[in-house]
Amino acid sequence: MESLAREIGAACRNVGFLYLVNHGVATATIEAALSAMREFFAQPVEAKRRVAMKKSASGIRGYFGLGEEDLDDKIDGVGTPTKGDWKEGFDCGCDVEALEKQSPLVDDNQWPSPEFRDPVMAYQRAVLGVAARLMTAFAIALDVPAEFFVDRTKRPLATLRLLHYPPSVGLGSGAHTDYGCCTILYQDGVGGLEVKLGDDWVPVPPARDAFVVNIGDMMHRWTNGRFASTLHRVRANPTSHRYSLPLFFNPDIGVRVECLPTCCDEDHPPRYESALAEDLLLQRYRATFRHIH
Ligand SMILES: O=C(O)CCC(=O)C(=O)O
Ligand SMILES: [Fe+2]
Repeated sequence: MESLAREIGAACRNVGFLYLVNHGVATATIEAALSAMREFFAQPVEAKRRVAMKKSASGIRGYFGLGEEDLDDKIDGVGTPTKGDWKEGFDCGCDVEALEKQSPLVDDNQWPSPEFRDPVMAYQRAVLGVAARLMTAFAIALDVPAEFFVDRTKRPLATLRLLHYPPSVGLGSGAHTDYGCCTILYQDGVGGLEVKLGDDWVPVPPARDAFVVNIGDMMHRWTNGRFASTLHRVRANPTSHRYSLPLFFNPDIGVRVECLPTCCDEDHPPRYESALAEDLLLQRYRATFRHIH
């Protein structure tokens, strides 16, 4: 674990993106989630709107249509209306029965059917297991106690998002950084994800059975900038439908994100104020989805 953790830490510092292989999630679990989402997105939009995000109490669980999310808004959209991202999606959180509904970020999932729910939740559970191991690796890499992040992600504010990019020219997702702690992404074989390294947009080609892990702004903040939250975007494919499944992984409600003791010293004072994880997330949700207030 020690040497793997150091390797992961180096990728998080230098690139903010890495491929994770031999992660233990069965190909069958991934395939079952992919086939459930393909079937869901193939329906007419009226059917999908029965589980529209806007219908969930906090407006954060369920289906969103083409153009409803606008990831590039904060980069160059100051007051300028843009067309939104050319993708549709479905968001679901962890089972909330076990959680207190004490935050606008915790909400009931909306399921179109058990046939859709079961493979999607099985996939979510499997990837949450990967996230827990990743948290141990991050802690080792950052020289804090090995259980530091695991202790703070016991009932994580995690969202699994299922994405469908219909064939199109141009961008499916505008340039953005992710909000949270880290993202664990599975992308199908179509490709189109690109990462900004220096002045270049570098493709992140699909690798069979690999997850793409990337650092989000919250982890960048927690590590006083040591881990990189890197700008990325998705180029739509002109002829193929693309499907991807990012799991956005975040700490528990009430966790304070403040500079790790190992990431600051006299020469590197804390660059960011301490903040609650849920407050950081809510700010970002509001900036990218117009219906969330
Ligand atoms: O679809 C992808 O490959 C990436 C999507 C993404 O970056 C996001 O939803 O934050
Ligand atoms: Fe992203």
